[in-house]
Amino acid sequence: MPEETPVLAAENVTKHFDTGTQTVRALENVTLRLYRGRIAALVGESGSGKTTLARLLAQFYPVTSGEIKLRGQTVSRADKAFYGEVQLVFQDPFASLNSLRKVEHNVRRALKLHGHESGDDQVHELLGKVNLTPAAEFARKLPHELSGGQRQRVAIARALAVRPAVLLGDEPISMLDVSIRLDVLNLLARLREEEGLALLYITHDIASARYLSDDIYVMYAGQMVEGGPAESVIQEPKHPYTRLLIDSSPDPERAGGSSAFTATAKLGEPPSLVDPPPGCRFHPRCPFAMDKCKTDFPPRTEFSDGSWTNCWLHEEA
Ligand SMILES: Nc1ncnc2c1ncn2[C@@H]1O[C@H](COP(=O)(O)OP(=O)(O)OP(=O)(O)O)[C@@H](O)[C@H]1O
Repeated sequence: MPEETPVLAAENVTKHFDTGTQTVRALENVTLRLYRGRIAALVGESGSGKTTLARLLAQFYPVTSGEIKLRGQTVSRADKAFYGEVQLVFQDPFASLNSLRKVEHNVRRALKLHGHESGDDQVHELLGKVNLTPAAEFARKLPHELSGGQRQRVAIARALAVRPAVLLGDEPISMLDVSIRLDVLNLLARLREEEGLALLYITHDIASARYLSDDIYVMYAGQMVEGGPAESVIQEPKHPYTRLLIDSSPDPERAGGSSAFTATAKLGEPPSLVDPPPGCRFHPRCPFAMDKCKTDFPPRTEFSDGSWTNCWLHEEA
């Protein structure tokens, strides 16, 4: 990952939710950095804390400890200027659109709110950027008159209207038809190039993370366990959980048959975050678990291919 200052970063962030009767330990000391013109994928099973991390990055709620930094400066609260830089794209495009108003109204409102020119030309240009053409025709439609993929494109156009530096995509294709998922991923890849956006792509599908991203972060039960350049992480996973994710993924390119998980490569149940396993939270499911895995979270080990892991198997001598 580059030396430059990240556009947006979570530095050593912990998030505990107090529900009144119990504490949910959703994230522990997690670091993730987003750079201009790069796509980082955040992968992990349901409940691993991906959405929580995205919401912290977007300042939806405060961190328990640690810091969110925008261009190196700690942010403690979201204001209009922050949302002028950081935009979220949700799984369900309806979540960010006013379904009673036409596409053009939805896009224009975002332009206006952030003080940008908001004429038909600007609206149509944005729709063109997300391949909704003829733009004038799409502009006059209501969200429910569009397909899921077209709706997600409108949500992306709306986010772009703000001219953000960062786009946080929380499972942006998982509700879409399989046949059009690739189109939306390709659109995100193009926006990274053309707009120099820093992009976070959240997914439980490691194959799509490989397809789209420059960097991959792997999270398990609220702990970041591995990260690095996408090809290093996929070709040579260092953490047993990453290996499990890869083995469980229906990726036709992958040659199977090599790991300790192959016979029973299935994901199983993630642990409770109210009373999580001590040490490395993956240890109850890890075929290589040692005594110290049950008591201490491992330090970070870095590799020459640019990747790193927190795993006692790789503890530096
Ligand atoms: N507001 C909240 N109050 C209490 N617990 C919460 C809250 N938000 C999230 N959690 C808990 O934090 C944990 C992580 O949830 P999160 O939604 O971040 O996971 P995820 O990896 O995004 O999963 P999914 O893929 O299912 O969205 C879960 O155990 C969840 O129940």
